Formats: sequence, C-alpha cells, structure tokens
Amino acid sequence: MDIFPLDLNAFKVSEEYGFMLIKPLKVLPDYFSEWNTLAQNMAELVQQKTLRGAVDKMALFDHHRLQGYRELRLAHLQLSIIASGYIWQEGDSGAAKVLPACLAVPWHGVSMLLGIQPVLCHPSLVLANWTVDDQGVLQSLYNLPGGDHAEWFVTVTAQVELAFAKGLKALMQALTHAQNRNVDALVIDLQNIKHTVQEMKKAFSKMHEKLSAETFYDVLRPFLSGWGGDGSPLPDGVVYTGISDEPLQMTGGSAAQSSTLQCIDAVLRVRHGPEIRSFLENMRNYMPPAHKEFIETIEEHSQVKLAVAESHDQQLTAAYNECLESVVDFRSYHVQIVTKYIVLMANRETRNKDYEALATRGTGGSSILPFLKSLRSTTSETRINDNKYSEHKS
Ligand code: HEM
Repeated sequence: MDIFPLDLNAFKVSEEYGFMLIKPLKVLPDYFSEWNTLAQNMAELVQQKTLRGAVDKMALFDHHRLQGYRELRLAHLQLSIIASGYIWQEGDSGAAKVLPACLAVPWHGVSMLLGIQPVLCHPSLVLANWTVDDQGVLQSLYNLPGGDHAEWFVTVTAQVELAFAKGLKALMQALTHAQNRNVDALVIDLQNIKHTVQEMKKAFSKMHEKLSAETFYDVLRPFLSGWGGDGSPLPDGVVYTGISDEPLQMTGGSAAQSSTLQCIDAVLRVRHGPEIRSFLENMRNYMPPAHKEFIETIEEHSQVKLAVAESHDQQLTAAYNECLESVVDFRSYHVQIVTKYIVLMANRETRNKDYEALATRGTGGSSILPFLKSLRSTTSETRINDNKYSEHKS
C-alpha cells in the first residue's frame, strides 16, 4: 500500500516550523499568574535561593482550567522551569527528593494530557519556548540560569529546528519519489536534504558566539539534569506528592529528544545498533506523541535506501551517499561541541563543585563520546557501495 505523501497536520508538524510549536503563548490566564511569575523569575529566585520557599507557599491550582493545546504546552514549560529550579536550587547535595503537590499534581496532570513526561524536556524548553521580536529576531520566553548565555542555548537550538523545517518538503518528497521509484526527482530531493543538513550545521555553529562553555557547564547544565539511576544525586528518583508515593525516575532534557535527526535517520534508513536504538527509542517518549508516531511511520515505510540500491544509478547513489556524509559531518560537529562544552569543562580543577555528582553524565545521562561516535559510524556505514552502476538517463 502506498502511504506517502503523509498529512503533516495529522502529526502536528508544519512545513514552515517543522516540529516547533506554532506561535506559542507567552503567558497563561490570570488564574495561573503565580506560575507566570515564578517561571519568569526562576533564575533570579534560584540565585537568591528563594524559589523553593516560594513554591512551598503556593496554592494548588486546578490545571483542568487550562484551555486548548497551546495553554497546556505553556503550562508544561512553566512548571518544568519552576520544578527544575525547585529540585536543583541547593546543588546536588541539597537536591529535593520530594516535589510538593502544588507543583507535582498539575505538572503530572498536564504531562499526561500532552503525552509527554513531567520533566524539563526539549519539546518545552525549545519547541514551545520561542517568539520573535519586532526586528524578527528569535527570542526565548522562559530561561534557565545563565542569563543571555542560557537564552542563546535555547534560541540556537531552535534555529537548528527551523533550519530542519526548511528541508521538510524535500524529506517528504523523497519518501514519495522513492515509493514511486522516480529516480530523477529523488536525486534532487536528496541534494536538497543534504543542503538542509548543512544549513542545520551552520545554525548550530552559532552556539560558540554567545554561549560560553563555563556558563553552560557550571551554571545552566545542572538544571537540565534528570533524576534516578546510578550516579545520580537522586538515585531513586523524585516523589511527586499527590501522584505516587514511589519516586519517579526521569531522563534529563537534551536535544537528543529532538525529532529532527531521528526523522532524517528514518528517511535515509540509518539503523543504529540495539543499545543506541533503545536509547533513541526512549528519547521518543519525551517527544510529543504525534512526533513519535511521525518518526515511527517513516521508519517503517521509507523506501529511500531500497530505491537507491535497486536503481544501480550512479548519480542517485552518489546523492544518497553525500546526503549521509552531511549527517556524518553534522554528528562530527556535535562531537566537537560536546567535547568543548562538557568533556573539557568536566576536566577543569575550577569546575563548579556544587553539582559534582552530575559531572560525568551526559545531559540525558549517557556516557557521552563513545555513544555519539558510534552514532556517527553507523551513519557512515549506511553508505551504498555499488560498483554495478548504470548510466543515469538525464
Ligand atoms: C551546547 C550544546 C549541546 C550540547 C552540550 C549537547 C550535548 C549532547 C549530549 C551529551 C548528548 C548525548 C545524549 C545525552 O546524554 O543527552 C547529545 C545527544 C544529541 N544531541 Fe546534543 N548537545 C548540544 C546541542 C545540540 C543541538 C543544538 C542539537 C540539534 C538539534 C543536538 C542534537 C542532538 C541529538 C540528535 C542527539 C542524539 C544523538 C544523535 O542523534 O546523534 N544537540 N547532545
């Protein structure tokens, strides 16, 4: 059965914004003004070490009064920012093991309605956290500690998402053209996808401009941490009062929860080994369910690699391999970024020791460089080496 083209709307994906939420709301209605205020001032309150006390005094607001998808997404963003400050305000030795009901109940409730996890994750911190100012400059709405650096981290990541969105049309067309075995059109799609990945890397390279490695590592990154598991300052997880007496464990926020690379892998049929696959599949549980379903549908039905292999066409095979090469290049660049912002920072004597137990963990809790290099190798090994080329017709 031919399933492409897909209806993007059905998957909450748009050709203009990709996986980004379209026109996120900036504030919630007055009833939730305390959430608006605490989320807006989180970084300052954490610095003064007064956020936890303020949350403990907060009333339990009824999240059923939130109306519509965009209010739910903003509520998740705000509560995630507040909870991250609540848990990590006192460093890892003073990490909060219990969230009060006024935070846990609505946060968990909103998360269930959205089908995402009650933890600060990429769909909230990046996808639902943006606006443009009068000059058309992308800005974030709510920030973690780290001032302009923290905002830059969010907006540059959002720019990578938007660069991806520009290539969504080519990705979708590649799926249809592969299904129809339209070799000429598929060559052009793959060239466009390669260009998109190069543009994603260009957007990514701006990270250096205004995010210092020291601020990322010492100030901002601890607030992206999850809870639960060996080596965590909260090995059992966190109790969400009013939800469960048993602690819940959550993976921290990471752009590994972005659907962009997983979508490109799915189109090109890059298949990672079992351990990495299980990590990436776990990351999908932190994406909006419609985006997870989008990736799974493409992964199951993409015929792009098959169409290339069957064609024995030199130009098509070259376009496919070059496309993979651009993804390898993106992943190599990402390894450089992780080396600068995490590995080298973790090896400094002067690093922030308040969050020492988080030092060797990835933002999402994996052992970083071998993991990322292995993803890169699998991408490279997906190349098609075909010596039996026929001449391309055109
Ligand atoms: C300062 C910037 C960044 C740092 C320090 C960083 C760090 C990391 C780390 C440590 C991982 C390993 C998994 C984990 O522990 O979470 C990871 C995975 C990943 N990151 Fe980043 N990241 C950064 C920016 C970005 C950006 C802007 C993107 C673009 C969307 C991105 C996309 C990914 C992807 C897709 C993965 C999963 C592995 C893969 O598919 O290659 N990262 N990142």
